[in-house]
Amino acid sequence: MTPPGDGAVELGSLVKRYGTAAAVDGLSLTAARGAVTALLGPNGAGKTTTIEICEGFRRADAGTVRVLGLDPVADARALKPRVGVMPQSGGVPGTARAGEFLKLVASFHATPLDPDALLARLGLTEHARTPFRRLSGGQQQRLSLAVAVVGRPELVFLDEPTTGLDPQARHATWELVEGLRAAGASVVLTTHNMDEAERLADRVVIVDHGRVVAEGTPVELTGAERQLRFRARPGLGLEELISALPAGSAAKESPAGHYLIEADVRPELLATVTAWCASHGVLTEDLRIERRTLEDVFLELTGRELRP
Ligand SMILES: Nc1ncnc2c1ncn2[C@@H]1O[C@H](COP(=O)(O)OP(=O)(O)OP(=O)(O)O)[C@@H](O)[C@H]1O
Repeated sequence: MTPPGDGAVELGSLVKRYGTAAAVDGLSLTAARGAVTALLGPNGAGKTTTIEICEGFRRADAGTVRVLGLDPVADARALKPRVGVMPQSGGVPGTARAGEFLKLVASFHATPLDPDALLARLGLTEHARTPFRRLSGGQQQRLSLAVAVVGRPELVFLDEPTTGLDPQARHATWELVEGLRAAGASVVLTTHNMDEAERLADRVVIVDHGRVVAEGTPVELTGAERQLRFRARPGLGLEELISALPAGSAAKESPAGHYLIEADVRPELLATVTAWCASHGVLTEDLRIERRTLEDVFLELTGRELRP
């Protein structure tokens, strides 16, 4: 737990209304220093609004906001050199050439990263002389990321940094974020990619309807329970299999030929299932023990209905 007053970002009962609708509706969270915090939530949940309040681009209607212990609006000048921002779209003037703009931003900082090395790391060397508006969507995003981190910020806000990126650029982005954390920076990011959150985040905060609905480490959220899955010929007699398993176990076939056993998965359980299959002449394929994924938890908490 981060002691009160010591988080990279501390939000208390934050409210932001657009007209009568509350985009952020009493949201409280702490993003620890030196950690990666991922904000997850369905479309329209209030993630970007929250991040933009932290960045000082929007003012909250109520609640408290502390960023590196300061007020993002009143202390904007003091925060600017310490905080890196990658907005959801752009943030770079359309006519600015990629390399020149990155060097310009680097020149505003006391100990920047080497802009050429950063361009190379993000696969942008060939595009150094290209104006921002002529870059592809993914290239623009990579440049925005470079701009956010070139000043070696203490805290970086990344709003959907990998949406629309190809797998190579996604991995390069993940490595960059891991490098930031290794260097002691704090990172707050939003994402719709649950694998990304599981891989990168020390702490995940799930937001819905402008409020926090769950938070914890990825392992805390997905829980310790495991389940057993296998494929085999359709129509196995599950009643009989269940009767061979410890009380409280459940088994289902869905779709045909795909079996899921929800039970306390211990070595003896695995032995019982495989022995039962062997005694019935059943060859199991793809037998695996798995934990609930973050996506399972996310859908349980926020539902399966599409958001308007
Ligand atoms: N400038 C604005 N004026 C009016 N309503 C807005 C404005 N910006 C956002 N909203 C509304 O506030 C709510 C929260 O939007 P926000 O962009 O913060 O969500 P989000 O969680 O970032 O969503 P997404 O995952 O789609 O990016 C939405 O209902 C949105 O329509």
